[in-house]
Amino acid sequence: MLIPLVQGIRKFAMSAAQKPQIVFVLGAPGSGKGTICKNIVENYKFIHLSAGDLLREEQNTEGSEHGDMIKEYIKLGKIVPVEITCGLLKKAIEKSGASRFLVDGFPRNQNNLDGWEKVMSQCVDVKFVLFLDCSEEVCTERCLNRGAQGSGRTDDNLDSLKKRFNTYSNETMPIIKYYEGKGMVERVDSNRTLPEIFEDIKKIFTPFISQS
Ligand SMILES: Nc1ncnc2c1ncn2[C@@H]1O[C@H](COP(=O)(O)OP(=O)(O)O)[C@@H](O)[C@H]1O
Ligand SMILES: O=c1ccn([C@@H]2O[C@H](COP(=O)(O)OP(=O)(O)O)[C@@H](O)[C@H]2O)c(=O)[nH]1
Ligand SMILES: [Mg+2]
Repeated sequence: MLIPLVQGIRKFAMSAAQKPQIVFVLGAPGSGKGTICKNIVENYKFIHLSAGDLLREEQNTEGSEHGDMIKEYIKLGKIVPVEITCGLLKKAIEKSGASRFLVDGFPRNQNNLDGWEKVMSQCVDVKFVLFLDCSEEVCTERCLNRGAQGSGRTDDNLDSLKKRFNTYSNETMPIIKYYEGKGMVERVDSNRTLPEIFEDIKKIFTPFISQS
């Protein structure tokens, strides 16, 4: 009787250890989420999943039933219903089969958080939230520059940016606060230069990787 029990425990322990680890990366539009995720991926074994990129890809997929809706939401800086975004993230996580993911730009509101917890909480392990804290002035300038440099995005203009910042303050900040209350937020001042930010990133990710 003892052997099957030990085997059972071992099997359980293994499956818990094998759950993919998730780090959410949040911050205002232009705070540097995509840029910093790229840097992390170059230095640590993570897969970068940008919720915004996945939505833009879906929007451009011929025959997608959600394409028009996503287009409209992005231009207005509104948050797409979680069923769509979480579905895309889940598919990408499962397809990749990797063990660590940076989920960039999600969860952005309560609907995102509720939907994620309902579908994902059993099968992944959210480790912490990397919060890139950056002023609205700096972020606006960076997004306008990104637009001027040919990002091709429909939302890198002043009109959409105002709406995106509203959404960020009213809907995303409460999610960051929620995780802060759980002691799960690593805050980095991303107003600074990239080398300065990367120094802080190293201080967060090197111990995390060696402990996990
Ligand atoms: N620390 C930084 N200093 C200067 N420019 C930056 C910095 N971080 C990002 N950028 C630039 O600002 C723009 C927005 O960065 P991005 O990583 O796309 O932010 P987000 O994904 O948060 O919108 C990009 O053009 C990027 O090259
Ligand atoms: O989980 C998400 C992520 C993005 N978006 C939409 O996609 C836009 C662009 O998001 P992205 O993260 O690419 O912008 P960034 O903050 O990186 O500039 C947002 O304003 C939203 O309209 C969304 O609805 N849900
Ligand atoms: Mg981005």
